[in-house]
Amino acid sequence: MIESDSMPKAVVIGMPGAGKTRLGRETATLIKAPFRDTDQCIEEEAGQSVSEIFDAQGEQAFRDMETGVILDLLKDFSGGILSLGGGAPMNTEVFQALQEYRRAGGAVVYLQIDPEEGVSRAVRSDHRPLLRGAASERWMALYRERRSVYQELATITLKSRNTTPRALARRLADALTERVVHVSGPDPYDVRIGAGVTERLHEMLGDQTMRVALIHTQPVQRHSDHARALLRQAGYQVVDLTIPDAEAGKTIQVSQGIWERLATEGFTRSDAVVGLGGGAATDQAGFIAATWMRGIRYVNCPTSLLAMVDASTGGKTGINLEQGKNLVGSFYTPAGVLADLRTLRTLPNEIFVEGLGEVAKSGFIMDGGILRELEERAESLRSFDGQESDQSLGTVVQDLIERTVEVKARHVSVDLKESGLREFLNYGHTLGHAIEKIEHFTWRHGQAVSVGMVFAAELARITGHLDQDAVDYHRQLLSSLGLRTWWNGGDFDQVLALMHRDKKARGNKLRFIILDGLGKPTHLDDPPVSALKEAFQAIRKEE
Ligand SMILES: NC(=O)c1ccc[n+]([C@@H]2O[C@H](COP(=O)([O-])OP(=O)(O)OC[C@H]3O[C@@H](n4cnc5c(N)ncnc54)[C@H](O)[C@@H]3O)[C@@H](O)[C@H]2O)c1
Ligand SMILES: O=C(O)C(=O)C[C@@H](O)[C@H](O)[C@H](O)COP(=O)(O)O
Repeated sequence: MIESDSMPKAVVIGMPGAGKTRLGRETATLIKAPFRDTDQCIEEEAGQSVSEIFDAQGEQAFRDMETGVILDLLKDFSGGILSLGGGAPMNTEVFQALQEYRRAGGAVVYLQIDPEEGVSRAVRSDHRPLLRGAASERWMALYRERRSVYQELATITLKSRNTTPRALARRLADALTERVVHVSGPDPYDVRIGAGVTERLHEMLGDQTMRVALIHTQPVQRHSDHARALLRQAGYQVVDLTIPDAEAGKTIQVSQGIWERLATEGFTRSDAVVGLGGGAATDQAGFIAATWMRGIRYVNCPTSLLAMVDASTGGKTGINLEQGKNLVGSFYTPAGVLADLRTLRTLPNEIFVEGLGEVAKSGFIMDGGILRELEERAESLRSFDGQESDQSLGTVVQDLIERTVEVKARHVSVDLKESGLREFLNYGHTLGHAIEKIEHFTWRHGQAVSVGMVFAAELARITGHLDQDAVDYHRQLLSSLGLRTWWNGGDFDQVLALMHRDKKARGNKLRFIILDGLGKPTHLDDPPVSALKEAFQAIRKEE
């Protein structure tokens, strides 16, 4: 039986001369995995070259050896990259084993070569026993016989045309390190997290779409240019919409401008929206998609850490009013989310750090593993500048994004419209949103939520739910990440009035999310004003 723990990470198949060995070896180097080529394994084992085995024992003997080697390696080559001989998948036993490998989650990579190129390489090569004699005719005959089998088995197809082996290996390495979080519920979708995942836009938008509104802000122009090029290549008509940056983009005036443009451009129900940027841009893009003709398809391409871990997923779309944050909007799920880690290369450090606020939130409410990872890597995370100088840090960031999205997915999958469980994702937000408003959005969302979580922890202590150690832990962890833990702005009455506009409030009663312990969120309904005042005092710092 093939088991995911011990099987290879990828198996490369394709015609002789396609470059499978080179692709496999270079990819393995990039992702630091072991590499095996089955022809070489057989040669080592037999002490003869493949041609010598063919000559001395015949093709069938070679195929038997090959099958044995492949079946063994599919069961026991943990995390490796395996390159197969071109004819191997034609063997029924190997074919079935590859199907089983796929079912266990394995990646079968079909390296596709243009027939003209394949033939010309075949003519030049003199070591392939099956191509002896009329090499070009033999190659074409094998190609016709095998290509549908390769296609049927492939989970990833790479075309070698117009590219270099190095670039192909990079693409494969990216595809193999991609993570996917599935969000279930009435309209299920995937969140794909990895370098280069923007290339999957076409896959997510589908072929029914003709026009795409690409909504983005100016600081992410470089990434929206890339997305626009990919969309055009895929044949979509792209309407490029640059909206004001950050919270200035989350207004009804901006929505109105976009609606009018969509009308002018003739957007129909089968057209789509792509939201690319930080959480403010994806919130506005989702809102447009939710409201245009009462709802069209949209895909989010988050480019800030906060948008990747939180804003782009879960379908809370909306805009702000002068009176408060996110007061108008709708629950409307995207068709998919593409969190392209390459976009983090341009993300300013302070915006990366604010995103850690929502990562920590997910740790506090559900996943202790996130908290441990944050503790261990706090120093390097707080100075993360998106560069790839420290590869292990890149993997930590990808892990943290995946885990945080998993926490989000667990909540929104069962409670899309926030009737109970989903409210836990709002930990720290009741005060956080009030701070953002009072500070005229000069405070970043994640920083405001960070103070909001300290406030909620103090409130939990005052009402007998948390001990002092847990409150101290909040302050210590958040400040080690470069997040704020105190706030001296506003006054209590102003804050209280704004907290009454929180969406968890019912009538005159406030509702908070607090912890009964780490990973144990609960609701606190209508706490006494004296407790709120005491918690408010606890987040003030003497200057
Ligand atoms: N819908 C939800 O569930 C949800 C969840 C959390 C937060 N939010 C909302 O998300 C917003 C906060 O998101 P945010 O922190 O991303 O803020 P933001 O959208 O204001 O982005 C922060 C800044 O970073 C820039 N930026 C983003 N990616 C960049 C990149 N790769 N390179 C260079 N610059 C980049 C943006 O243009 C902006 O200037 C708030 O409006 C918040 O209410 C929504
Ligand atoms: O997805 C949710 O639900 C959340 O509460 C996630 C929050 O981190 C996010 O900031 C959300 O936008 C807050 O929504 P709101 O309903 O409090 O405006």
